[in-house]
Amino acid sequence: MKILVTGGAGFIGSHTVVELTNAGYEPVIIDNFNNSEKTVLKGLRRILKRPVKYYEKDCNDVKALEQICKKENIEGVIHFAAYKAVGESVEKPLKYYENNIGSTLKVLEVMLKLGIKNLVFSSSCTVYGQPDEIPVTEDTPRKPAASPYGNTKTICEDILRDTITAGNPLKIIALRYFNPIGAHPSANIGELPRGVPSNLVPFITQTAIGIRQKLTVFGNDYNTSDGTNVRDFIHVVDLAKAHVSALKLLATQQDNYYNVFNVGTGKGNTVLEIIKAFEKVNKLKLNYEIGPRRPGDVEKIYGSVEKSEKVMGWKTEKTLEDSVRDAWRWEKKIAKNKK
Ligand SMILES: O=c1ccn([C@@H]2O[C@H](COP(=O)(O)OP(=O)(O)O[C@H]3O[C@H](CO)[C@@H](O)[C@H](O)[C@H]3O)[C@@H](O)[C@H]2O)c(=O)[nH]1
Repeated sequence: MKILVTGGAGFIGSHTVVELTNAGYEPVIIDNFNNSEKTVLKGLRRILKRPVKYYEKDCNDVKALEQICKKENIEGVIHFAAYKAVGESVEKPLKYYENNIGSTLKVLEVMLKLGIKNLVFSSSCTVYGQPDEIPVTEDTPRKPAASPYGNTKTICEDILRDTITAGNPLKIIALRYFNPIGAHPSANIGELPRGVPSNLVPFITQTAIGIRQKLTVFGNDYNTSDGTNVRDFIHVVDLAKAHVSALKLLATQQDNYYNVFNVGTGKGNTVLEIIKAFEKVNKLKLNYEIGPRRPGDVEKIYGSVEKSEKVMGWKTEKTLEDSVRDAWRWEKKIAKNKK
């Protein structure tokens, strides 16, 4: 079964391409390389031992999307591609809306036109905002997110649900990702942030390798065990595998199906716990200091994965130790490749 993977050269997309191939699917990447690198294709080739099929196109280009789907006989789509501000001091809401909602509408349009039935959509735990109770389940009310990015995820979920409610012959799963970290254990692919990373783990690994002088922990006066934020950090390979489980579940469903699943570990860890695990597993000391809170940070969130386990038959296999070890291996590999 041929699967179009929009944003397949990105961090989560590339790991999903590997897991799809391992599970016997044929992924076809469409990526505009706005926030990804061509070197990812080399890494994928090393892991898969053959070239991966890709198109350098924007999935907001509806003509290209349609042509590729027709030419490749695409039977399912995993829609990762989304705009995220990189190195911009001011977020541009219209850019988010145009790109993220626009591309989702175009994917749906092409699927309906060509009779492609299966869609897995990348949503995010950001749709929960700061929940009143944790762990969050899929029924936890979504809160208006504090960012245009978060809002586009909420709106896209609604668009997908409405498309199904209207009776269209599609089968759709939205996956709400928690915080993906780590890298492929082969260290051939991983996260490639542009500029100064805003995510915790790439900032940790770049500090450990000497690209950044020190890590600032954004606040230690939160109402948590050690005062730092709590997140649900999931190994990117486990997260990638959830897409295979989602496609398998879709295959057992009748047309006109919509469901939403949390993709996390079911556990929360504080920022300091991540730092300590990183130091312990990789036997090094990290230069860090406590700084002020980062505006907009949610105090604590982690997800219940009961529904994902029961309905999708998906379960995490990796540990936090695996994640921080693989993240560090990858950072060392990037450094080696630069030399
Ligand atoms: O230099 C840093 C970077 C991060 N953090 C903390 O580390 C935690 C995780 O931060 P980060 O890696 O930036 O993830 P989140 O802010 O949780 O955002 C992630 O999770 C969101 C869903 O809630 C997604 O929408 C985003 O795309 C994704 O980056 C937070 O408590 C941060 O305050 C630091 O202390 N120092």
